[in-house]
Amino acid sequence: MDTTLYARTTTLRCLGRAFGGEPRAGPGGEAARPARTARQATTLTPMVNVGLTGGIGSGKSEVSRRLAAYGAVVVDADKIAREVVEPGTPGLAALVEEFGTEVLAADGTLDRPKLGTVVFGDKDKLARLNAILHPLIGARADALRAAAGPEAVLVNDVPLLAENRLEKAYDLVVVVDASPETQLDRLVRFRGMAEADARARMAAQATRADRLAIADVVVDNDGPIDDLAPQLEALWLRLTGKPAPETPAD
Ligand SMILES: CC(C)(COP(=O)(O)OP(=O)(O)OC[C@H]1O[C@@H](n2cnc3c(N)ncnc32)[C@H](O)[C@@H]1O)[C@@H](O)C(=O)NCCC(=O)NCCS
Ligand SMILES: Nc1ncnc2c1ncn2[C@@H]1O[C@H](COP(=O)(O)OP(=O)(O)OP(=O)(O)O)[C@@H](O)[C@H]1O
Repeated sequence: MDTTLYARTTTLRCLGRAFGGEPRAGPGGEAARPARTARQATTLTPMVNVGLTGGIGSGKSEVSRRLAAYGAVVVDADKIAREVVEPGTPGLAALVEEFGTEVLAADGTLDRPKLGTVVFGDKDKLARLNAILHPLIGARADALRAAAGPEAVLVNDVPLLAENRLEKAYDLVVVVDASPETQLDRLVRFRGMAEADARARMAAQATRADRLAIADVVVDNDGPIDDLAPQLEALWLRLTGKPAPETPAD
């Protein structure tokens, strides 16, 4: 497989690597990818490495799920963030060392709501949490990306892509956009989050404008969920040159 992209990495951060000043590639043919040999060009469909982001509750998981149904390989930072703190992991041990045993539930697993209450609303603690987990998440994500194969449409679901300035690590940045009012409404109504908690998490993230500023493609998910399908079909066509397969999610 083409490992050139990985070989030229510099800083490892959450679910992505920052590429020192490299121009981004475009799956529509814009020439920023490292040149391929003639043999590669005729025998391989190049991997497309998409960074998918959006504010909390914007609909990233819904979009990733639909792209996975089309055939994308999804690398999900939130899922990895759970794996690296499973019982017995160095990640969980590091969290206990930093935040104490009070962030553990009675069964020895991480008490996620408790840790959320501790870190969202306290910048220093959040920075310490990020410093512990992001390198672990980044390493695991790299391994999954490397295993995806040279022809994959790789979709990296990275909530903190804008916050960590990771846009150069991807061929295409897709931002799932919803207004702060819509985010809040979804978090409170569908996730059962207390309004203050939801606001604290939103305040710990980049602004809507910050995210839109790095978007190559904006998926508007402020409206009804049925509006997603035509946008994702157009995105799939742009990524692969092929129509999206029909799926039950559409
Ligand atoms: C604090 C934790 C334990 C709370 O767990 P909880 O199950 O309540 O939330 P979950 O992990 O499902 O995250 C939900 C959403 O919260 C937001 N969020 C999570 N971590 C962060 C963070 N460090 N900064 C800002 N927003 C965050 C994201 O939008 C994410 O999609 C958890 O969020 C965590 O471990 N965060 C640190 C790891 C991280 O940065 N993950 C984001 C992907 S890199
Ligand atoms: N267009 C929509 N209309 C109504 N509900 C929606 C829409 N899009 C997503 N939802 C719902 O809103 C909630 C948040 O969506 P989702 O989990 O996909 O967001 P997310 O960006 O992945 O959130 P997080 O950052 O917490 O991981 C879910 O319950 C989802 O089913």
